[in-house]
Amino acid sequence: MGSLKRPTVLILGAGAVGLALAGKLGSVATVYAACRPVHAGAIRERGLVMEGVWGDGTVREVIPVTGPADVPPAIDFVIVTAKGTDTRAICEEYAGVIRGRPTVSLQNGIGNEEVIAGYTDTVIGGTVTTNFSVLGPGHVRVLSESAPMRLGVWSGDAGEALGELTGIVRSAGIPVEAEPDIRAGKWGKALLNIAVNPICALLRAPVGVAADEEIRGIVDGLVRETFAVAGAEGVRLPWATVDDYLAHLFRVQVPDFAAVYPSMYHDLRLGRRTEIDLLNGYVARLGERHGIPTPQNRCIAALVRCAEAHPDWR
Ligand SMILES: NC(=O)c1ccc[n+]([C@@H]2O[C@H](COP(=O)([O-])OP(=O)(O)OC[C@H]3O[C@@H](n4cnc5c(N)ncnc54)[C@H](O)[C@@H]3O)[C@@H](O)[C@H]2O)c1
Ligand SMILES: CC(C)(CO)[C@@H](O)C(=O)[O-]
Repeated sequence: MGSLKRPTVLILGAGAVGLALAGKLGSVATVYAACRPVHAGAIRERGLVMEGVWGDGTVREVIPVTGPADVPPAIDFVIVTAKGTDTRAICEEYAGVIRGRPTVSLQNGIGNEEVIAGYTDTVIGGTVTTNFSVLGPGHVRVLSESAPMRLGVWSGDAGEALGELTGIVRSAGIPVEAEPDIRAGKWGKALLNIAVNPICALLRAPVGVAADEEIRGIVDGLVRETFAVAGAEGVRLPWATVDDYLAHLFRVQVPDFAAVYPSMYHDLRLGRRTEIDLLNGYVARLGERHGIPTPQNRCIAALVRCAEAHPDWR
């Protein structure tokens, strides 16, 4: 990619995160957003409507696509923002576009990069610690930016692509940092989702519920188990001790997100499969492999799976 050429980005699975990202990157890049027809129709008709901390207004630069046939050959970067439950399916659908291209996962949970690596050699892992929600067709809201986006080389010769992409994201006005150990970065972000997403989804409560006296003990247990499992996996989490992370969670993250609902809340409410098996369910499975007890993660994952299976009980 020449430095003077306007970069071209394809976002795969554009909902809350992907549409907001498309809207923001549209000022510095040509952006194609692979989304559902309901969003594509609204965006073609009147543009993408954005509100919140990434700006208010209507963005007309985003080009919606609803299948690989709509994607032009000149794509510089692919960014996957589908739910982890859809990663394989969307990679299959767009396999011809992904092949040979630097492809980024900006998803929560553990395991998405491994799936994407089956489709291209050059994978970049990413985290985004901000709240996004879909308010209607082609209409998104962004709240509570708690940390910069983090991007790091997952596999392949992605160093140059990482530098270019970080520059593009920064020039669009999104705080971003290069992450030297993106595996640790992904686990570090997953701690927040493991701690709050299932509880908020089950209780239909915003993130602030984690500070409740009764709930705090559960959150504490979920995080301690996850730290033990991450340690057994050889992951060097960004916090030296579990108490350091719990202090950050309760002093920074829970207050930052106190009023917002996490993505799993929306999934359960809308009757969609949740990412529980890339989060608490994943920790429980790994715990079993390492002989580490994970009763709290096992329990909460079972509750979420039960709520997924029984529409009347959620
Ligand atoms: N919402 C948040 O605040 C937030 C914040 C940080 C990270 N995340 C993570 O980012 C990822 C995306 O979350 P989200 O909240 O944007 O989810 P979302 O459900 O709002 O968006 C994903 C979109 O991808 C679409 N999609 C799936 N397969 C598709 C296909 N084959 N073709 C076209 N569209 C397809 C879905 O229909 C959906 O609209 C998840 O891993 C989530 O955990 C979310
Ligand atoms: C940061 C977060 C918990 C809040 O939206 C997000 O990761 C989510 O919704 O999953």
